[in-house]
Amino acid sequence: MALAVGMRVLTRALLRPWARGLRVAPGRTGPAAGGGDGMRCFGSPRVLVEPDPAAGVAVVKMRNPPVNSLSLEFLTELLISLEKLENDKTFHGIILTSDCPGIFSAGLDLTEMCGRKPEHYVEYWKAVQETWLRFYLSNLVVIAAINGVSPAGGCLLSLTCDYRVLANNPKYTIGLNETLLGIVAPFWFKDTMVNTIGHRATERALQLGLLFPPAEALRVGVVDQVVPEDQVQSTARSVMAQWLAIPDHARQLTKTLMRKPTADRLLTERDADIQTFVRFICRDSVQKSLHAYLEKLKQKKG
Ligand SMILES: CCCCCCCCCCCCC/C=C/C(=O)SCCNC(=O)CCNC(=O)[C@H](O)C(C)(C)COP(=O)(O)OP(=O)(O)OC[C@H]1O[C@@H](n2cnc3c(N)ncnc32)[C@H](O)[C@@H]1OP(=O)(O)O
Repeated sequence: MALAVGMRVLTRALLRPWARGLRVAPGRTGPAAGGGDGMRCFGSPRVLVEPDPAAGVAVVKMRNPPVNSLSLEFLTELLISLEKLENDKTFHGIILTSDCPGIFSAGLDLTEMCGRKPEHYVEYWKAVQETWLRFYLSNLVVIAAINGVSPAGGCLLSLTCDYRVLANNPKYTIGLNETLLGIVAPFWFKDTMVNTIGHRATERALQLGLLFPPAEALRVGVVDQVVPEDQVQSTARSVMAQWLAIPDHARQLTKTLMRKPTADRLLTERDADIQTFVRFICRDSVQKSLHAYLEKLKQKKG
């Protein structure tokens, strides 16, 4: 039932004019990540998929420069790639990583949440919910190879994965920093963090909007492993091999057992959550905070 609702939303998204116009990336012969039988890379303008059919693994590279902000179009492309891989029996695991140097993802696209009409906020929030649900409940093994900074929605995306490998670079901070922008992480962002690092650590991290540098991220448990930058992809591949060695049906059922209660809470409160988001984001004070934050980002350069 829940999945059927999800599929309907995704199908609606796929029917939108800009989604229909998505092209398959010009074929480069893969796999770029080693092994395999030369299946072609595919994807869309903002998502490059490098398949390694021999290993049953695909590397999904986010490439929405400059900062992989999670715009409506980008989220839709990510969902399309995920669905394509899930429907192809060749693949059992994906490695989610970034093609933008030094940035995993800057989180939700602030321009989608600023100065728009309420109808736009509804559409955007549905896509954010759908992305979280689909990645969080994916039957595939999903490993995040975090090769850059990963605030807020970027951190959330990595928290939907089964395992996180972070590059050891002090600039690559990770966390749910929403309060620093004058906004609030929704309950399902919070629940995902609680499921990863526990209640007390989440309470502190969320109230203070903490962005953890690698050593601290590892200590608190936001990530599972910190490795030298040039070993992130190879480590993700060896971890993937360990996870794929487990009988798939048993692993999948266990994942569902662990995650379904958290996902169900959003599934049953989905419409209310959209209304809460729209009411909150339309507040003058919130719009002012977001505009000021975006301005600060732009002025940083000058
Ligand atoms: C009772 C109330 C209950 C409430 C219930 C809750 C209701 C729901 C509330 C709403 C919840 C929303 C949840 C939000 C989640 C988010 O993810 S918000 C986004 C948070 N992200 C950030 O804070 C990161 C911001 N960006 C940066 O810190 C830096 O850009 C960077 C990622 C560290 C990269 O730095 P650098 O390489 O130096 O690049 P920049 O020059 O800073 O940026 C380049 C251009 O990109 C633009 N940009 C950056 N981030 C974003 C973004 N997230 N969205 C859109 N655009 C972004 C930046 O402005 C630059 O633009 P130009 O100047 O035009 O080039």
